[in-house]
Amino acid sequence: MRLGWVWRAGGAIPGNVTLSRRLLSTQAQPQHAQLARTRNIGIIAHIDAGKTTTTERMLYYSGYTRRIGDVDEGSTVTDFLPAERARGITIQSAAITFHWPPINAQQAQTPVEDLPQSFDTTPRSAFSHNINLIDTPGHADFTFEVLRSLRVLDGAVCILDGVAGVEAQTEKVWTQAGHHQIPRIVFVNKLDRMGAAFSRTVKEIGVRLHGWPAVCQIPWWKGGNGDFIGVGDAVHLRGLLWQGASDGSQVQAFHLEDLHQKDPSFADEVKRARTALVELLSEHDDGMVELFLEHDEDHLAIPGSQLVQSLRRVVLQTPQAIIPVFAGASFRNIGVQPLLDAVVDLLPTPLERPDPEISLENRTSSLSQLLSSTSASRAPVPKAKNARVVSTVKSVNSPEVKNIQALALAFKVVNDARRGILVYVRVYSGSLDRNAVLYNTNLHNAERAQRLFKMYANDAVEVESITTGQIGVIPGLKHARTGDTLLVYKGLSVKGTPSGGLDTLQLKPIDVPPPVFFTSIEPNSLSEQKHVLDSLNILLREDPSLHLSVDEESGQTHLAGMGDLHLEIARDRLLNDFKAKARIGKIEIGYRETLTTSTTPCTYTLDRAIAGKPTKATVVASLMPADDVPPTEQNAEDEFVTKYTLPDSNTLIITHPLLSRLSSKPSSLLPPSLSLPTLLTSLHAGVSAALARGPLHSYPVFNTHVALTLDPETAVFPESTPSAFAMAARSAVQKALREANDKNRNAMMEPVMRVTVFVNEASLGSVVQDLSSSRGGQVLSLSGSDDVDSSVSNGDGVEVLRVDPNLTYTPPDPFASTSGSGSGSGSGDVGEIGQRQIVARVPLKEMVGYLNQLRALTGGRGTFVMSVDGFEKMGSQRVKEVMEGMGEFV
Ligand SMILES: Nc1nc2c(ncn2[C@@H]2O[C@H](COP(=O)(O)OP(=O)(O)OP(=O)(O)O)[C@@H](O)[C@H]2O)c(=O)[nH]1
Repeated sequence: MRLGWVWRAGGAIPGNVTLSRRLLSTQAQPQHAQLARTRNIGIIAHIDAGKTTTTERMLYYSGYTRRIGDVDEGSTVTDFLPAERARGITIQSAAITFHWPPINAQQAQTPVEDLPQSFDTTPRSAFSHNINLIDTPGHADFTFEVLRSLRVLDGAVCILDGVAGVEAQTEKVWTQAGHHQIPRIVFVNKLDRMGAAFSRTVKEIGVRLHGWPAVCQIPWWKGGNGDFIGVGDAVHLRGLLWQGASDGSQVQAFHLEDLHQKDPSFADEVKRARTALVELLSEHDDGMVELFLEHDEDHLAIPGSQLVQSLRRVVLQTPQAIIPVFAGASFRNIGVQPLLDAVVDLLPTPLERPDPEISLENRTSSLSQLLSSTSASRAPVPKAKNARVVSTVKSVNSPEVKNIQALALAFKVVNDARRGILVYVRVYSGSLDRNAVLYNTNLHNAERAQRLFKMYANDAVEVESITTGQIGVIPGLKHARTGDTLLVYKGLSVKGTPSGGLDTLQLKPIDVPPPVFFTSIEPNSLSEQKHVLDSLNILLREDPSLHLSVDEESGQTHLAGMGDLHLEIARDRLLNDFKAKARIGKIEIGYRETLTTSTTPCTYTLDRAIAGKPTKATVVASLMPADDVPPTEQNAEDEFVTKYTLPDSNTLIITHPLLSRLSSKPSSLLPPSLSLPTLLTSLHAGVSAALARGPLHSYPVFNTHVALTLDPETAVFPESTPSAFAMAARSAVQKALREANDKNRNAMMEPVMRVTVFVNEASLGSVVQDLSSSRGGQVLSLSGSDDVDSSVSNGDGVEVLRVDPNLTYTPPDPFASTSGSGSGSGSGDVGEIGQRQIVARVPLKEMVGYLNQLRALTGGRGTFVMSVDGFEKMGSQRVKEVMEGMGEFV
């Protein structure tokens, strides 16, 4: 029996915007029901695997766009920046919302109802779900953008190029998603391409992504040759054929009997895939063992819906040992609808995710622990595993925690050409309502959310509230940046501050890696300066991995970032999108300077008129290499000492005798215009400015400890102002840096990368030789095919699951030189799959242009990823070489 058409697509929601508005009046809907029907998912992959192409189809089939956008024509919804469209790559992750399965007009009018208790016969994908999808960039320079997005995701689809297989960046992002315990499924894309190798790719998934591939679909190649026409569904035992409509909207399903008549060998392969799937699930899910026994050990007799349940259970296990694999070719419109079903059926709801991590007054805890501390005064707090956590929870008084009305993370800021600045948020607790005052616990200021949106493809739909677990957009905020935590606190005014330490409450803070490339920016004229700086500040709000430093004395502005492409894009956006008129210098490597010796205390008194008013302030600064700080100073902590961790591994400690941090009363030792918090902020700003330019070659100062002393009796005057203290602190630190350099020349440091290279056996020797001899690298480890059974750690030394590709089921590939089928038959070239992996530390300068050299050494097959491992002191010969070669790289 032929099943007929199984998915309908396009035009499911005529006039969708109005209806969505109705659907999104969330307050009326039961929150649990809404969360159970929500998926916050990301699409992750190596560059060019087809993330944007797949997202376009998802939007089209769900009815939110009326034509399929094309990456190559630059007409996609998610790659909306001109720079993205021009280059055909994703730079910023975009977040969009749609429904799957599509909702119709009638459903849109009905409030969301609770889902059934059991999905034994009807899968979740039979009910419409709200999907918030984040399309992330694949290029390594934008890894930080991916990292940021991972924080707000509940699940992910990893897209692989079926010809290239598992690529280096995929592996990196996969591992990072694993660190965040994000359940993942894989879509093997581009199976229409010549040379597509599903079988090899599946084996690579096992070996390189460290999980057992659960092959849920196998590619259907017409007559077994390379003409890709559909997929075999091992879960529901059917063949799915895309034909009849060029937009892929019509999918025909064939039951096994029918499939036997149409393509007997393919039908047999689907049965083998089903057998392998049941066997694999039985090893990891007791429920599947029971089902298998219940169905007389007949692999084919177990209902598909029960397999879906079992797959869901294993996908949600931590760590995730089973990786469901789906097949398709998005560009040919094949495979996307069942992938969407898998998103709904297998990936978790926000209710099924671990409790979010928070930090409060520099200590970590979990959100639910914090919120439950409301009742702490009445009931004893459950014994936490971590003593620090207990003290955190205790330090927050119950009335303050009760005042938390909503907690959200701004995970993205976008400068939209039509709508201005849009801040994307995920709400972690409570309900963020229109007109709420949002206290920013990173910036310590508050602003009002005058409107709230949900983004449906190109449409922004206004909503009244964004509730727990949901993703939405706040337009018009003036300050919030990517990564900031926003708190709605009962009764707080725009000028107020939440009490009880809640002004320091932050959701899952993440470390911004140090920038390793920089460029200088010079406005064409003085009148352009403001626009250039304003535009740069928007870029910085969007992307905290960009760093800006402005030297007030020389007027030089430096923009630093993670990679040359990262800065190139920032430069393009500044000049083209923001129409800033500025000269931009070459992109150069960001070296650092560091102290080699401690200084004696340097006193600086600023005593001059600023803007016609006399000002005066004194600051005493002492500097030392951060590694030399005695433990007594590291541990010093009381109300008269304030410590800061600064970028570039620098630290700052301010001793302010007689001025207590804990006192809320104004001190009689300070002029009325000065309070201790403003004073501390000014000193912090002054020190940061001084450390941004070292005395040796004007590179930022690294790994340096600054100790300031501020005795109110000798350093504060009636004419003291915040800016006087900022300037005095900057000058005192600059003076100390110069003195240290005069006494014992400061050292230069260079960024050193941790490089992971994947090559085949034949090229191993030449690549190792090149890394260690020509590039001055240090090879840390070699691993690969020959130690599949012995190695249990990935390139980062983290324990991972070992998967033997010979024990993985794969169907035959049409292009494979050797083919086989059945569980354990091991088709594909295992030697190639178990590629060799080299991990090395190499100076960044030597990695510039490495891809071309690697390609030349490996016949185009080698790939690599790298990340900053740290900064290393350079010998005088190395400094000479580098300085001489300066300017070679643009
Ligand atoms: N033949 C074929 N080409 C595809 C398929 N999917 C995507 N492509 C092409 O592959 C190229 C990259 O596709 P994108 O969708 O931009 O890939 P991406 O993963 O979003 O890339 P980045 O955002 O730059 O990381 C484009 O030229 C697409 O047309 C497919 O299924 N088959």
